[in-house]
Amino acid sequence: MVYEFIYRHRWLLLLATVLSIISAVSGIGILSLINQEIEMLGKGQSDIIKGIIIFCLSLGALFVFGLISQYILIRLSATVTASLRDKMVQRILSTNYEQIEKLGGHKVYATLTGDINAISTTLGVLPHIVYNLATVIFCLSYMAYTSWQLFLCVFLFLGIAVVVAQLLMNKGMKLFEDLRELDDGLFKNFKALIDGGKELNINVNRKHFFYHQVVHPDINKLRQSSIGANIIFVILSNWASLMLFISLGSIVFASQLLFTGMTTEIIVGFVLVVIYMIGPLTVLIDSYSTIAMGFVANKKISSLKLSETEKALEHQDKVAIQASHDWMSLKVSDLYYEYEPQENDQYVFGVGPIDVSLKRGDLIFLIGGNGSGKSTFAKLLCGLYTASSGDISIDDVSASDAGNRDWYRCHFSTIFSDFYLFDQVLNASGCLADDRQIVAYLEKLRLADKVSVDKGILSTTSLSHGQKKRLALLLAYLEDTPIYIFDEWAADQDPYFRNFFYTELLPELKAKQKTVLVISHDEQYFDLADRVLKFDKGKMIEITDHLPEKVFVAVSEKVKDKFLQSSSQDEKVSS
Ligand SMILES: Nc1ncnc2c1ncn2[C@@H]1O[C@H](COP(=O)(O)OP(=O)(O)OP(=O)(O)O)[C@@H](O)[C@H]1O
Repeated sequence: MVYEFIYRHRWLLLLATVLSIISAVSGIGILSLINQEIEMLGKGQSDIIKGIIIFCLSLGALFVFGLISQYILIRLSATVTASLRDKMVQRILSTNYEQIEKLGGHKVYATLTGDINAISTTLGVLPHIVYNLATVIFCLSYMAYTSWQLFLCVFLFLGIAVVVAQLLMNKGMKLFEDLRELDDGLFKNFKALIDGGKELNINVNRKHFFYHQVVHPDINKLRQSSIGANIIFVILSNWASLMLFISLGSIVFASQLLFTGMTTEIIVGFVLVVIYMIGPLTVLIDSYSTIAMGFVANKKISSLKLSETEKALEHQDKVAIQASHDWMSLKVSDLYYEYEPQENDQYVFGVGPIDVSLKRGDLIFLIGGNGSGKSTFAKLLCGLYTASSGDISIDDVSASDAGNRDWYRCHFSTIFSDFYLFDQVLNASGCLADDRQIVAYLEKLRLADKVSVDKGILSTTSLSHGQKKRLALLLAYLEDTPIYIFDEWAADQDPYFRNFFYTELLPELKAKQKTVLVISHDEQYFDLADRVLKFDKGKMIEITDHLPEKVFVAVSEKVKDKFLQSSSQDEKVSS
């Protein structure tokens, strides 16, 4: 990613570098002019007018070119940071949910905040590096031109300095990588600090344990690693200064011991150049830690295995993908999925192999004990997870084909138990929904006194969990997709809304020829389903015809009539 940005902004980077070199040369020019003027002053040969003109021009160049160069760099740094953030958001949006789930939110947060800043800081120091590197190369060339014997002498010490510095840098880089890993752990703790606020506040023992045994040791470990990593760069900086002074000494002593015929002018010139090089070399060495952090950040971003393309968003810019509303069959063939084994845990849970064919307009209940694989299957079915083997297709169009995936997924609206509630209500075309329609549903879901709407945006989502779920239902309803998946939606509803969900909403969706998959433990409603699929240890069996004796169904007669009516209409349609 870093190389791509350097390449994309190469001309601006080059321009900023050239301008800062001109500005720096103007500064050196001013110093040299003042030096000359002082010299001339003693001899009484000073051309004051010429001196003032050159002084003003150099001053102007120093100020204007320096300012323009800094302006370009500030703009570039802000642009690069913005485009890095933008690109990261697009990459995250284009990455499979499964991969983001595997990574964990804390790692993604750490990248969005820390790594992007590290990369943009690195890019910000690049022009200074180029400028100072050019100065060092210029100084070395000048030394080689003046006396190759003394140059070899200096070069020998500089060479040793560079080799040792490289070893230190490698060590420093490794320590920065370790530091970055610890950062991920710290972000995980920060997330727990906020997400687990209730549990930590209610239980003072947990609060103490969390602070003393979890967060504090991690912060300390980070502190120690940070000292270790930064000390390497301090050693590096001091080592470089030491070698420069050894070079200076070598010039003075080698010229007396080995090159006795050498003039004082050459020796003094060499010493001056080495002293002049101290500044640029210090900048180069000091910027190495910034570069190291940029590289570590870039490596970290690559290791997240985020999508490289922003394909999903390209579509959004054009026309909203339209689902097929008159599909006839959704076929699941030999589908198998296995979670990746976790660290320190050899147990691997798998779902399948599953073969099932679903029809449009079916109301299907997915049942089974906790951890039997219902939600995993639901995530596979709607395309959030990619199957390890097997296939899913709608009317023989395979969802496994990468080109069909977005199209396939847009057939589904889902409410999983860990749903997120957006405050923008979208319609089937992906635009903000009509306020009148939203208000009608708000009233139906008895939320109109809590939530209002303005141009498709809900006034609030700060509601009770059950109310939030009702609002999520409203959002799903207005998306008007052909297939709905509700994962234990009714689990935390009051009896009225639980009944409303099973006996009014589901039959209403069925009447609209929607296919609805309901993950449920509410046995009393199982006989409303067209099909009941039972999960046990990842295997699925159909038990529609083997349901236990009729259980009590709290369905009002009016609603039941309505439901039966819609069922008979469906039968007519299908016949
Ligand atoms: N993110 C995950 N990473 C690894 N394994 C997971 C993950 N989510 C679920 N599992 C494994 O899959 C099993 C089935 O989980 P799943 O959520 O599908 O169960 P479920 O039938 O929906 O249960 P419940 O009724 O409790 O919601 C779990 O027991 C666990 O072993």
